[in-house]
Formats: sequence, C-alpha cells, structure tokens
Amino acid sequence: MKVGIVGMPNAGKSSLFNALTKAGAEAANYPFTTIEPNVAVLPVGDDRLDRLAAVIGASEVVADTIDFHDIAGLVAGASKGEGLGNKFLANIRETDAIVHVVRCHGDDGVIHPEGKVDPASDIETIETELLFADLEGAEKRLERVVRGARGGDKAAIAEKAWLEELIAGYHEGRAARHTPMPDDVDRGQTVQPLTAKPVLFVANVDEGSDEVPAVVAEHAERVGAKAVAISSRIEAELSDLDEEDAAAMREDLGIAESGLTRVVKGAFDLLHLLTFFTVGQGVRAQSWHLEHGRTAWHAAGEIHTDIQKGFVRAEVVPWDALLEAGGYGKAREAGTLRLEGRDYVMQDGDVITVKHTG
Ligand SMILES: Nc1ncnc2c1ncn2[C@@H]1O[C@H](COP(=O)(O)OP(=O)(O)OP(=O)(O)O)[C@@H](O)[C@H]1O
Ligand SMILES: [Mg+2]
Repeated sequence: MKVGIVGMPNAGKSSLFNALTKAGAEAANYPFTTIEPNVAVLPVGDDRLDRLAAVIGASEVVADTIDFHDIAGLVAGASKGEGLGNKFLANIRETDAIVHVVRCHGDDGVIHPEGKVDPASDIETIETELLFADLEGAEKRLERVVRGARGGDKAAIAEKAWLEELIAGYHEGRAARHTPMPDDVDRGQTVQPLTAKPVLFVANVDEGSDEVPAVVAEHAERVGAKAVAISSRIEAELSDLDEEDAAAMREDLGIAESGLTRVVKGAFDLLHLLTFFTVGQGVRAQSWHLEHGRTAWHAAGEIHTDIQKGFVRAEVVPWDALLEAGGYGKAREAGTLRLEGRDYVMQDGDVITVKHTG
C-alpha cells in the first residue's frame, strides 16, 4: 500500500514524513533496512496479531506495512509543468491514497508561498491542479477511444460515456471519485484519475492543538474525505526523543495520542481493506491486507506466488475463535476451524493456513 503526501510548498510535508520515517525505523518489526530516501515504511499495528502470536507461540510478529511517499510541494500550474509539476503528478499517480497536508499554523517564521495562511485557498489550489491533470488525461484518452466506439466496440462505447461524464464533472470541479468506473470499462487500459484516490486531510496546526480547524473539517466532509490534526514540527521533534521524554513532552503539550498513529490509522482506513493473519508455533505471526470480496486464493497470492500456484485448500478460523480455543487442534475440535476452497470469500480477522503442493 502506497500513500503519497501532497500539499503546498512549506505546508509541513517533509516534517511529517521525517517523523514517520523515524517511527518506522524504530518499530521493532521494521522489515526493510534500505529504502529510497523519500519513502517511509510504517507497520500497521494490530492488537489482534500480538494476541494471536502470544497464544500460538509465534517466533516473531511481523505487521503489514504502509509506505508513505514524500512528494515535493505542488504549486499552481503543476499540471502545466510548472515547477517540477509533471514529475510530482507522476509520483502521486503511483499511490493508492493521498495524505493532503494543509498549513493551518500561524508561525510567522515559516514563509507561505502565497504570502498568507489560508487553508481553504490552499486546498483549492491543490485540488485544482489534480483536477487539471485528470482533465488533460481524460481528454487525451477520449480522443483515442472515440474511434473504437464508432466501430461499435462495446468496451469502447462504455468507456467513452464514462470519460465524457468525467470530463463534464471536472469542468464543474467534481472529483473522479464521484463518478466511479463502470464494470464494463477495461481497467487496465483506461485513465487512473488522481481525484479518484481517497484523501486524508492532515491539518498542520499550531503546537499544543489537535483539533481540525472548521474550514478543513467542513471541506473534508463535503468532498467525502477524512481529516486529522497534528503539528508536523512537534511530531518531528518528538520523534527525535526517546519514548519516555516524548511521553513527558506530549503531556506538557496536552497531546493525548501520537499524531503519527492517527495519520497511519487514518490513511489505512481510507483504503477499506480487510486484515487477515497467518500464525504458527515457532514461526512468524503476520498480518496481511486484501480488498473486500477477495478469496482464499487471492490471500494465498499475498503470502507467496508459489503458495497460490500450488493452492490445494485452506484452513480458516476467525481470530477470536482461535484465541478462545487456544490452538489449532482445539479450534478444529470446536468446529470453528473450517476447510475452505479457493473461492472462499475472506473475512476480516480470518486466520488462514494454506495447504499447497510444491
Ligand atoms: N505546525 C508547525 N508549526 C510551525 N512550524 C512548522 C509546523 N510544521 C512545519 N513547520 C515548519 O515549516 C517549515 C516547512 O516545513 P516542511 O519542510 O516540512 O514543509 P514541506 O511541505 O515539506 O515543504 P516543501 O514543499 O518545500 O518540501 C519547516 O521549517 C518546519 O519546521
Ligand atoms: Mg518537503
């Protein structure tokens, strides 16, 4: 899962990113040691996984991760290639969701590219750039599709209608997420609009506050997005301290929970994924994620392509049933552990053991 951090220049993106990087590097189960400098890998903590690992006697706990990409500031005109515009937009294109950092703090020492702090206007600037980029992409694609549609190609006809609807929406300032792609459009061939991606607004507020300012909260609600508030600078400073000092400083500042936790959880929730687990005695306990509606066969593919290729059947038990039974044998006796085929639709919290050949 990849999340891109976007926002105006100087909004506080890199401060947030640096705090995330340190948090990731310090987490006990950080699975990668080398990664590009603009990517922070964060484990998505899950209390269920820890409990399963303890009961089953796993050798270690490996939580699934989420990648945050620091993307340079997006200025007005980026979609026309201003600044490093196109490169930034290409970076955003590869992500599954967007964290949009909005400057809300009033520290005069930090220059604002437009000369004044105005969260609503900043949000509009960024959203407009994303819309322009999508508009250009959709118009280009439409030119190509029109010919196929004229020839009577079913997929092309459906795609043409969808693109026209998208374009009409863009002209009215409507993001692509409000015009979902119909099933009969070839997903692999057509545009992947930036404005279809789910968004988490991060209001970068003055230190000591963790309330989302009303303008940001209302905007987020209007566009169907979520919002959290943090002080990027404080989070970056806190991440430099050891745990004890950080906790004391949080208390002094009156910030309850780690702002980073809220950002990671908030970003993760955007993706609407289900979590499943693999756990065994003396081996790793791991968490994994899948889109809702995916099957045991897809789950096997997440674990390993070889396991998917050799899929025979799956043993599935809900995490709480396994916990209650205290082990696989007891869960089998209790009838909560079931045998399932490849088409079994995975449920959130399933613990799976894939039996496979090879
Ligand atoms: N909540 C805050 N209060 C006060 N100062 C802050 C806050 N958040 C960030 N800053 C300061 O704002 C400046 C810009 O922050 P940062 O480098 O994170 O922005 P950026 O969005 O990455 O900018 P760019 O687009 O240039 O990459 C830094 O000096 C940082 O310490
Ligand atoms: Mg930066």
